[in-house]
Amino acid sequence: MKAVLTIAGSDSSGGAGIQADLKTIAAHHLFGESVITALTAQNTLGVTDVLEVDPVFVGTQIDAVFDDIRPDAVKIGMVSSSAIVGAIADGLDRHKAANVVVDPVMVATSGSALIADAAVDALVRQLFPRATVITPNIPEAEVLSGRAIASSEDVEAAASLIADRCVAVWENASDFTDAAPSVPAILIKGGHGVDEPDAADDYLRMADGESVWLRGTRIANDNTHGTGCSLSSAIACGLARGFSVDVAVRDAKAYVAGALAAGLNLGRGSGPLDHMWQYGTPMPC
Ligand SMILES: Nc1ncnc2c1ncn2[C@@H]1O[C@H](COP(=O)(O)OP(=O)(O)O)[C@@H](O)[C@H]1O
Ligand SMILES: Cc1ncc(COP(=O)(O)O)c(N)n1
Repeated sequence: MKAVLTIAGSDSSGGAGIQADLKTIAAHHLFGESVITALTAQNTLGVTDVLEVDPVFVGTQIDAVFDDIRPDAVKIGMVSSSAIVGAIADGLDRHKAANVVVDPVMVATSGSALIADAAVDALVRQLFPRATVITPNIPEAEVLSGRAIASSEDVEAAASLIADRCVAVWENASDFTDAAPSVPAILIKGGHGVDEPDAADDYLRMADGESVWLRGTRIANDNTHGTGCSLSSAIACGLARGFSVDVAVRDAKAYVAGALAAGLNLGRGSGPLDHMWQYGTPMPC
């Protein structure tokens, strides 16, 4: 069985973060492993508190995982500080990790900030060059590109600007001693609607600059807590199975659409997905 590692924050309510990732990986019948970067006291209404894990201990967890059940793909989610970004980058290099998906988590669906401003720059400098795919949503793509997004043309321009920023990082970098890092594939998630309210279209810019719109129909379900976490984990599952980026992303999008369409409705805020939707209806009460 292939193994997939998630490096992310814990969501006590079970809908996002580490918990969503492990459920997604299990739903793909792959073996899930976890390195926890932070604990959040969180539910569908918001995040009440965050307790960061010591960066050194993040590195120790990475070593424990890679030294035994080596993951075939890695998904990186909530990374709240520059020091933890650095610990993860070092860990990935130490173990020559491949198939890395970075979800640049900045704000929870509920609106709570999950990353320090200074850590965004560290994410771009240290994790993007080590990634196969990055998966910003629209607000995250606006921060990363420095450009407001109000249309599909803006999405396409933002993807190019993010790619340019990655190239600039590489040209100025002194900390890459191994193989030259490349620009990752960039998936900008349009789940919150760009210029077509009934669509859930995502834009994929491949590492070679080729791009494609992945069309989706907007599912009428406001319970979207953890959609981004589940999508990036599902992409990592596809990469672990040896799929191309294009196929892994398309499969992952279909998985999340099914989990939304299942219509789970838990909690008083934006609730979680039904990760096990492919396995039939929930057990009767
Ligand atoms: N209502 C929806 N209907 C169909 N797909 C959706 C819907 N909301 C989000 N998605 C899809 O879920 C994935 C995650 O997107 P998004 O919710 O924007 O991420 P995030 O949780 O990071 O904000 C994307 O593939 C997006 O197209
Ligand atoms: C620990 C943790 N990680 C990530 C998210 C973002 O999830 P989403 O944007 O899908 O609500 C979250 N709410 N909590």
